[in-house]
Amino acid sequence: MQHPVLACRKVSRLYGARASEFVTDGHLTTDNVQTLQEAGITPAIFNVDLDIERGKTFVIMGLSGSGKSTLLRCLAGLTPPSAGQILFESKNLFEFSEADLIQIHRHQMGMVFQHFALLPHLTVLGNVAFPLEIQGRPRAEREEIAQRMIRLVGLEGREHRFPAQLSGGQQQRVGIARSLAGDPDVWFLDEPFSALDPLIRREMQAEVMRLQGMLKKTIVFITHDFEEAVRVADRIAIMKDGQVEQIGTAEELLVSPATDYVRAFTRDAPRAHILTARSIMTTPPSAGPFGGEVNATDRVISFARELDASSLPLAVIENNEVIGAIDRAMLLDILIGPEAQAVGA
Ligand SMILES: Nc1ncnc2c1ncn2[C@@H]1O[C@H](COP(=O)(O)OP(=O)(O)OP(=O)(O)O)[C@@H](O)[C@H]1O
Repeated sequence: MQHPVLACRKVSRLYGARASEFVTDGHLTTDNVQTLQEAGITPAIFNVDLDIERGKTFVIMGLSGSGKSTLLRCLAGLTPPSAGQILFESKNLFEFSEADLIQIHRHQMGMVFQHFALLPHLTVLGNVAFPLEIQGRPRAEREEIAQRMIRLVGLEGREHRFPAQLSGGQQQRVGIARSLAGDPDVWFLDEPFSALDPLIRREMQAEVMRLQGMLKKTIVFITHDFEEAVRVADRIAIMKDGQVEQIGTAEELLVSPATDYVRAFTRDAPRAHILTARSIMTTPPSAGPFGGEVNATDRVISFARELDASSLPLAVIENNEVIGAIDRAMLLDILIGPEAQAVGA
């Protein structure tokens, strides 16, 4: 298997005057959160282990204060962990020299934050070309690349406007173009769209997915919105109080939540868009008759109408074989949720 682009190995970041008392040789001396808290320490992240695969979108979710930003800042090499290791391309990110780390930031990592942080005195073109200027690229080259990025995010014609002359969504597009100008391998997005209204937000999510489809970046994306996570993620890590509760695809989190906290997070999820035929079918398969066929990997939304209209169950097919069946009653379960049915909602 290919090695992950980024990985955390028992990573913790402690805040508090006495934090150093609990770290020896890069390891925490206690596994007990309460002990730390009693010493006035906030474990912003605590014993986090995860792998971020190349070319995939990894989403970090959790309530406010759960440690998402701290984890992202550690992964991006901006905040050193108190204990544990961050591996970037299998090397300890915090053992690179300062000069190497600067090069990694300039050439291999790109970032977009919630607050657009555009330079107000520079035009759109100037803002997008800015990281290339820092990289020391000649003017003609950086303007050519910047123009290309501006086209990529649909802002052509607005190159000479200043940030104050753009809407929030347009400003965020500039931020995206700027973060992509240096052609980073890893793209960090920290709640990039939470300041935008819902329609623009959806548009920007689609934009990120479109760019991801074209550019195949490794993306680390923070959000506290499960629907947003579902739209963009390959895998999702759910954080609580600095710890990772579970990592999985949206479907895995929905079908087998590891804790009540994860279950609560996924309660309002768009189930029909997430669940596949495989995860809701009954096995062993009945012999039929069937009202039709669906593939094991088809999402419920794609066959919901057909199932609703059919008096017979649908056969679930994999490798030309019937591996299960789905009937109409299951659809109700999925669409309104088993809990809602139980309380007669
Ligand atoms: N520089 C700091 N000094 C002290 N405590 C900090 C510092 N940075 C973060 N913390 C604490 O660490 C915890 C995690 O914070 P973090 O910002 O990572 O959470 P978050 O999940 O990103 O929250 P939000 O969604 O509100 O941005 C919080 O309790 C926070 O108060």
